[in-house]
Amino acid sequence: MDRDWIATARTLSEALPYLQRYTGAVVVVKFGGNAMGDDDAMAEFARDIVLMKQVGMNPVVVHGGGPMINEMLAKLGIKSDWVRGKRVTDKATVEVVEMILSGLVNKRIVQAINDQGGRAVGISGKDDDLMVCEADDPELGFVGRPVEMNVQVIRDLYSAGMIPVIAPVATGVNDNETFNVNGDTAAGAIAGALQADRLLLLTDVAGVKDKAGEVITNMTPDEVQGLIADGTISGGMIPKVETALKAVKEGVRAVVILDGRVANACLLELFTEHGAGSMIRSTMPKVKPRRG
Ligand SMILES: Nc1ncnc2c1ncn2[C@@H]1O[C@H](COP(=O)(O)OP(=O)(O)O)[C@@H](O)[C@H]1O
Ligand SMILES: CC(=O)N[C@@H](CCC(=O)OP(=O)(O)O)C(=O)O
Repeated sequence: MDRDWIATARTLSEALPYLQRYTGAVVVVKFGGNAMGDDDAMAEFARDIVLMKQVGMNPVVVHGGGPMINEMLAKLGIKSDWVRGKRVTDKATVEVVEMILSGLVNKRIVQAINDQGGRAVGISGKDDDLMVCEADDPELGFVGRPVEMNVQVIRDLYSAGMIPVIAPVATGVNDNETFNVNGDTAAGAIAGALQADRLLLLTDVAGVKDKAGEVITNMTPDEVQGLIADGTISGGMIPKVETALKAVKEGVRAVVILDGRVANACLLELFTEHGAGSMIRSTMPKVKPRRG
């Protein structure tokens, strides 16, 4: 490991209460295409996930891969349009999305985790009808909105010592449909259905920033709504915080938006008093530490 994660927690005594608190905790980690980086960064992410499993948590990885889909579409000469942060997905595009997400990207993450000594199993929203979708909006084509979640397959995998790695491709309510699901949306729906203890959304910024550009470390849903309304939160951050709000409402204890390119990002968030990124939860603890 490039950096000793225990050192990032300063002392083992700082990390220990967190280790105990998180035993058995279900932690859904959304690994976005922009957070993936090179092979070294992928190996580092995989080490964090394996360590989480080794200390008794149940990590569940949901991944994206937008930049990798863009690359393949460009090679094939297929143009993509975006509406409100989602890819307009026609029949040809959904086939490429499934090939890239369920194939290339999913297996790259599975291999990286297994190389670090974990037991990753890669599936998509289609496996065991994990995520069943309806069309999100006729304007978007084959973009899915999850309407039925069957998360027992995830529980079965983590209870048997494995680490589920999930591609956001889903089955439709009608036969023979394939839907492209935004990675954040899929991670939120899975975390909600699992009643997860944490949903970590790894992205390419340090967190949600205020007007002065400072990361806001803690937010309630009302505060997030205010930041959307006054334009502080915009662009790709809007679907991310909307996912967070929905997940919290569905019973996820806390959602954290953080920079996945930072070394040991997940461990810093889970095992240090200061945490990392921006946490959204319905009620904030009144006393320090802020994470709990
Ligand atoms: N208030 C804000 N704080 C942080 N980032 C913001 C904010 N408002 C808009 N953004 C933008 O949102 C982007 C993150 O969304 P996106 O690029 O879709 O992430 P990802 O590809 O990881 O899913 C940031 O890079 C930033 O440009
Ligand atoms: C509907 C929709 O937009 N789907 C995304 C799925 C991948 C994704 O979400 O990837 P990132 O997390 O890397 O952005 C897409 O087609 O790019």
